[in-house]
Amino acid sequence: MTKLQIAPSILSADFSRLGQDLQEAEAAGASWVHIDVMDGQFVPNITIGPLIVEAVKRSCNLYRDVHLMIDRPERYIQDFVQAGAQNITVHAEATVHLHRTVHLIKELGAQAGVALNPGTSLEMIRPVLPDLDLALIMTVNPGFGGQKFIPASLERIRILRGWLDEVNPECHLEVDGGVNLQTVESVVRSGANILVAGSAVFNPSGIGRNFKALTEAACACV
Ligand SMILES: O=C(CO)[C@@H](O)[C@H](O)COP(=O)(O)O
Ligand SMILES: [Fe+2]
Repeated sequence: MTKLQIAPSILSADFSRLGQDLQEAEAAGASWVHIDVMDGQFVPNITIGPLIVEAVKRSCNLYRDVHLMIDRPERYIQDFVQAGAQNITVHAEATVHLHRTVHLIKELGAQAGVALNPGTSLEMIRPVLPDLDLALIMTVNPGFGGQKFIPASLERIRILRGWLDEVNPECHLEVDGGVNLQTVESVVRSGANILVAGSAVFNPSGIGRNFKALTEAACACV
């Protein structure tokens, strides 16, 4: 199995001290950071753009995993790669030419991911699985942090893990939304290896402490 990682999502971070928060996560052992880009079209919320990706790059050494929740993401991939995105994940629902978009990401030098909303058929991602570095199962409807994990996602993770084992075993299987100490075990047991966590990491209990507790809980069940 590919390496298990908690990827802190900066959506729940304090943007007035983003650099310090990320350094705290890194000191606690994090190696990924998840950056949520929303356009107010594909999802009902607007967040950040390439400038923040560039700021994250300057403030820490975390692997920059950029989740584009934007319509027609092909228009902005070059900007995000130039800003320092190392993985770019696009939504299958947001681009008509998914195969072309995946290959554009790779040609521009980043790793390529594809995400599926909870209501989207898994079949939509199947034709591009051999080309991917990461497949993302959304475990909430995208747009906001702090939502409740959708239990039906577990079966979807299991099925996708089975497909990946056949055609692309090195591909990461990421889950995003509602991952916390109560849900982490079930997503790992179902076959996910990159676990995005926003509100469960960036909260008053302390970033380092939260990160370590989630990592321990995740690793305890493999
Ligand atoms: O992409 C998204 C939300 O659309 C996520 O990456 C959130 O940031 C996850 O937040 P939590 O559910 O972990 O609080
Ligand atoms: Fe995300």
